[in-house]
Amino acid sequence: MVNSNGAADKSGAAPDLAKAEVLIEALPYFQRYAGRTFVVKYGGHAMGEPQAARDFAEDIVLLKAVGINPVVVHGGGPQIGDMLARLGVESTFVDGLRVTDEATAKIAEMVLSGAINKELVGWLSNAGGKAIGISGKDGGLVSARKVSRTAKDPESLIEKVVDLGFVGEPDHVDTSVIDTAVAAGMIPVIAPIAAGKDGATYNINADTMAGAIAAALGAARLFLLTDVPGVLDENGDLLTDLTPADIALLREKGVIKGGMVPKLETCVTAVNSGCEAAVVLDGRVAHAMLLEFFTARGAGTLVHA
Ligand SMILES: Nc1ncnc2c1ncn2[C@@H]1O[C@H](COP(=O)(O)OP(=O)(O)O)[C@@H](O)[C@H]1O
Ligand SMILES: CC(=O)N[C@@H](CCC(=O)OP(=O)(O)O)C(=O)O
Repeated sequence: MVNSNGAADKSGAAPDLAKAEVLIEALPYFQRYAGRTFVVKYGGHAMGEPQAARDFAEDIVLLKAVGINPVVVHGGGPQIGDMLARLGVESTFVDGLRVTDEATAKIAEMVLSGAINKELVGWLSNAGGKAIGISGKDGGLVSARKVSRTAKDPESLIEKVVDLGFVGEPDHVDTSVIDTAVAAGMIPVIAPIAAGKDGATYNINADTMAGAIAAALGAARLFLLTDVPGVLDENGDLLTDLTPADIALLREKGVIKGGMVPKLETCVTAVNSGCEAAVVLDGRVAHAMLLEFFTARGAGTLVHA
């Protein structure tokens, strides 16, 4: 039998009502969020398998097809690490941030703005989307300021300022380049690199970049796709629901470490600046984002004010 959409069903099976029910379950969400912006951060750890990248691209293109405006911000920490290792350069991290000298900043830009950004644009095009790859430098999207951190000296236990080099954070976001791309039906794909007022290239943690862009766009949702099921407690169990106060407590107890630190800082900033909710999700799970958003069951860790 041939459908009116031109698809041929050769299975002879009875009509599958469950498929229609899934679409109807999603209808109120399509209606409520049409025209709103979702910022989706795709982490370097979630990118591993080509099938995961294909599923991710399909999810993004589906959001666009139902009238939601997805804006993708990507990471690539492990991929930068691989390139640095091939070039014999060592990396150290402070609170999940890569200490970045001038050479490392150049390599980070090459990997993020070059290789990964264009690969993602390719996956989105293959899924039928019209994607445009940019970094914070393009169209004056983000201007960066240098990040400074303090850490306890292990011997004296005195808090000292640590120089992270060319690690930046967004100082100012001008969304006009995103607005122009979205108005032209495109999906912006953003690499976390930006120039400072001093003209230098800054390496920005991708979660931080995504949070700043979500706040500037007044996004309805921020999704952070990573390689764990969500935020885990001290026993490794999933925490499904967190407020900024819960997060402060978990950080004090040392339950949140490494890459999860900037991720949750970002979630808190996003919900405190008007984003309805931020979600930390397992990007390795097929169609994780669609399952989280369009079904009543949810997945990952929801952060809300
Ligand atoms: N409480 C926690 N729950 C889950 N993951 C945690 C927690 N604390 C630290 N992590 C670490 O955070 C990592 C995710 O951050 P990161 O490695 O930067 O991923 P991405 O590349 O996706 O941004 C996890 O793989 C895990 O090792
Ligand atoms: C300053 C800083 O740490 N920048 C990150 C940028 C990439 C990133 O954040 O990638 P993930 O999201 O995959 O971790 C880095 O150099 O690894």
